[in-house]
Amino acid sequence: MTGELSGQATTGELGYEGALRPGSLEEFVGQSRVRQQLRLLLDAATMQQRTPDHILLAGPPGLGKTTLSMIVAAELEKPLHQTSGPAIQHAGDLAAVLSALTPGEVLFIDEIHRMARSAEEMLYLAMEDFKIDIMVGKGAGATSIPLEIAPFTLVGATTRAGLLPNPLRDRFGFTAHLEFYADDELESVVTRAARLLEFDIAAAGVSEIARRSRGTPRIANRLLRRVRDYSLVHGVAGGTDAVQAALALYDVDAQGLDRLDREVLRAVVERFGGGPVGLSTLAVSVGEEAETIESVVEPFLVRAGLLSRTPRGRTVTRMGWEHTGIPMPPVS
Ligand SMILES: Nc1ncnc2c1ncn2[C@@H]1O[C@H](COP(=O)(O)OP(=O)(O)OP(=O)(O)O)[C@@H](O)[C@H]1O
Repeated sequence: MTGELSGQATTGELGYEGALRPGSLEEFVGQSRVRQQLRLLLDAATMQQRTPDHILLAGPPGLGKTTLSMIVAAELEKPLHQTSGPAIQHAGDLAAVLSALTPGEVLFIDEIHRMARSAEEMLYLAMEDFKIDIMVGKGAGATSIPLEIAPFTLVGATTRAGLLPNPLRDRFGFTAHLEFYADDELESVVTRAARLLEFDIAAAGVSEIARRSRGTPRIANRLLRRVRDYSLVHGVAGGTDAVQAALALYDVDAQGLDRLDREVLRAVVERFGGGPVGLSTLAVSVGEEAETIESVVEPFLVRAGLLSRTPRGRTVTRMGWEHTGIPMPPVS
């Protein structure tokens, strides 16, 4: 997604994100069920002085998967090694990471569904027996040398749990499904971030940002920073006026839809009569990656009741038509 206000991280913002990340399960807002589940898993492991089971975090971008992996390491008082599926192109890349782990270390693999197949197989053995097989030589003379590695906890994150092969999914002792945040939870995220940024914002401004954040803390924090910029540059207070003006400038509408969300809705309505239309056709027509549409745009539009997914493709709902302002043709 190209939009500055999308759920995806951009490198330039990571410094800010780091500063706003909650450092413990208690500070982490919302997702109360996941927090309780994680608390139990970590406490039991600590009581038995063993590494906890491997953890899979599934859900759309920006809901706190990276943050939770950091919290897991902090709670266990162990170091965290971070990598991502696309960085693991060969089994050798993974072998290098696994063989350098220290006892009890937490290994975070973001976008784990994008890891190379050959590495996945190495990971199965590592997760189960804390061993890897290193292949030496090629062809008929190739042999595999078993290597013990330190016990570790894998925290995998994915926006597409359905894409993980079953043998990999089955090796996680716990899968946390992160849900979009409710408005009141996002209000807590924004209030906390405003305090850390030392930005004085009125309660009405906080609610307005929360309502327009697509249920996503990363977006809430990003909108807050744009509103803070606006209020600083224009010398106005952080109230609803500043929120409305700043978000209009960045193309975020009253329901929190950004440019790409609106383009997707309009494309289905204008070019495909409201649908159904297949994912790849839709992606081509708006010039975006199918994966971005599927993992970033769609979950939000479906949750907002503007789009529905049917076996035959994506269809814009009545509310979705209303949002585009184009009259819905009568159903024949
Ligand atoms: N529950 C939460 N409470 C407070 N802040 C949160 C929470 N979840 C996320 N955040 C904030 O949102 C930002 C994004 O979170 P994070 O990077 O963990 O998301 P993510 O799900 O890992 O996304 P991605 O998978 O795209 O990396 C962080 O800066 C963090 O401060």
